[in-house]
Formats: sequence, C-alpha cells, structure tokens
Amino acid sequence: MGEVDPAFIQEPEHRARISYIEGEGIPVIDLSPLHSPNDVSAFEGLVKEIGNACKDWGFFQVINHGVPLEKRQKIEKTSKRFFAQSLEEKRKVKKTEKLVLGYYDSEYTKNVRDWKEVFDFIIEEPTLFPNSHEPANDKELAGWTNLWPEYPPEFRETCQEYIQEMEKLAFKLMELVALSLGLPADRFHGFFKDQVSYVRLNYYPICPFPHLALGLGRHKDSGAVTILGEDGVPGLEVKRRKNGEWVRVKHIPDAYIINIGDNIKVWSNDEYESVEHRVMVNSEKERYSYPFFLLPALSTVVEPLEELTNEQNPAKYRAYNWGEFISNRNQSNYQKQKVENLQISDFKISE
Ligand SMILES: O=C(O)CCC(=O)C(=O)O
Ligand SMILES: [Fe+2]
Repeated sequence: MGEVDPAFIQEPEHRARISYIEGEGIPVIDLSPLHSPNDVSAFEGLVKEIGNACKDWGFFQVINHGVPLEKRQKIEKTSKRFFAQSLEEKRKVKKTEKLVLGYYDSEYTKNVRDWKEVFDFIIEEPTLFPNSHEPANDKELAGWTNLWPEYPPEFRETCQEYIQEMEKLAFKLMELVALSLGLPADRFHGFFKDQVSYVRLNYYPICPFPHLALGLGRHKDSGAVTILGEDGVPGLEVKRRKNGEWVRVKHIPDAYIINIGDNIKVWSNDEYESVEHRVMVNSEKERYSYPFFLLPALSTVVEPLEELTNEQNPAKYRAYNWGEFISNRNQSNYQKQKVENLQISDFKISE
C-alpha cells in the first residue's frame, strides 16, 4: 500500500504511542472458588474481589475459569484458517446493512475506519426483531441468521462449541456481579432469554502505518459483559478509570480478559464502570482475538435496577430499548456518519 487511505487516520490525540505502560494493576481474579462452593469464605472473598474490580477498573482477567484450553486453541486455529483465505472467498459470507452477521472488513469506530477484519456469529437466532413485539417476518429474521463459510470445514462446529463455553462462563460471571451488588445470584438471568449474544473473531493484519491507524478505535462495549480471548500479540489498551491513562493489558496465557459493558453500568446505576479500550496494530505481526459479548434480548428495556435506587440515590438514566440501541449502533458501524452514534450518556438524567 503506497498512499495511506485517509479513512484509517486517527486524530493526533488518539494515535498509538511508541512507549506504553503495562497494566500491572489490572486485577487477576482466580475463579477456583466457583468450583468448590462449600468453601464459603473463599467464595465470599471472590464476590468481593469481583465487586472491587468492577468499581475500580471495569476490567479484570480471570484464571481457573473452567473453559477447556483445547476449545480455545481450536477456535484460534480455525479463525486463522478462515482469515488466511482470499478476500473473494471471505466475502462470500459478508454481512450487509440488513444481514448483521458474518464477515466484514470495513468497520468504523467513532467515524474512523478500523484496521481489522471480523466474523460475527450469534448464539441463538432470535424470534423477535428490534422494537417489535410482533413475530418477525422471514426477511427481518434473516438479518439475525448465522452465515457459515464452507472453509475451513470444522468452522461451524468449532464456533458453536466455543460459544456454548462462553455462555456458561458469562452466566457465572453475571451471578458473581449480582451477588457483589447485594442482589440474588440469578437477578440478571431473565434478561437473557432470547439473548443476542455473539462471538466476534477479530483479525488485525500487519499494518504499514501503525503510528496513524488503530486496529480498533476507542470504545466501550455496550452489552452486559465481554469475555475476551486473544493470541498474546500485544495490542489491547484500557483507559484507567483513576487517571485516564492508557495502559496495555498484559497477556496471561489461558486467562480471559473480562470487561463490564454499558448495560451493567446502567443496571448498577453507575456503581460499576464500563471502560474505554482500544487496539493498537503493529508492522511486524498480525493479531487475533475472539471476544464473546453477552447481550440481552432485543426487547429488553435497560434501566437502573429498582433495588439499587432510592430517594438518596435516584436513577441516573432514563430507560432505553436495547433493540433500538443496537440497531442504531449497527448502522453507524458500516459508514462514516456526521454525528457520533448513540451512547448511554444520551440517556443520562442531568443532576
Ligand atoms: O481485540 C481486542 O483485544 C479487543 C476487541 C474489542 O474490544 C471488541 O471487539 O470490542
Ligand atoms: Fe471492545
């Protein structure tokens, strides 16, 4: 590539720095107590650790999480085989404005193009379309149907096995989050019947101008919780809540990186934080990651939980419809727009 396509160029204040701070402080949480629930004090200690990490960072890593390493290795390998194909092959399963799942190579974050390719697949194909309580017609449903490539042959099975593991871990995390807020463990479960949770395979190719572009621009995840696996090539940076400094997340083999999304920030009435993060690219090595986004049903109305608000601590957000929110986001991911896309701050009640 000779000329740099201006679509990829970040404003100077958002570009990568050559030197970086490695995030020693990002909590690493051992989930072993989940597997021996009779040890009450260890379990209580875990709940407390989760609560503190959600408040102080909105980001943490987990070890002894129970996801078999072999499943993770399999999806990483399969993803590499898929992205190694020609653009022509990959575009056979390309997503469009109407078809929101599959392969895509030109996503925008905050109106700047990301240096990446993605493949999205959903855990269950939903029966309701955004903002509608009527049974969806065939055309609308097609938008939320998984597209599976022919190659590699094991792709579909590997992806489906992996997403099942992610769902299990995500529900355990949601139980810990609920307990840490003083709520019953299953408080959030009802939101995820007809969930639209998905896995995104991210591929960040080698970039000849890593000082100008980003693999993924700064953003917050809008769902409940994200479980991120990555291949160990450095790149992910998190904006530290305490001082706004960007810190690079240290790779711990077989750990998962967890981040709290905007849904939890709103449900907890700002007790817990969803934090900005971004991905650097480099000129020597490509990078692969595979986040799972736990997302509620499209018909969900997201608002601060009643149990966590009162006269002294009134709701800080107006209720919003999750289906509408997500379809607005989907549109803005495909093309550069004049305005920034919908944010939860648009629903903030001014104090
Ligand atoms: O690739 C990564 O490390 C992070 C990906 C991410 O933040 C996202 O896809 O929302
Ligand atoms: Fe993210």
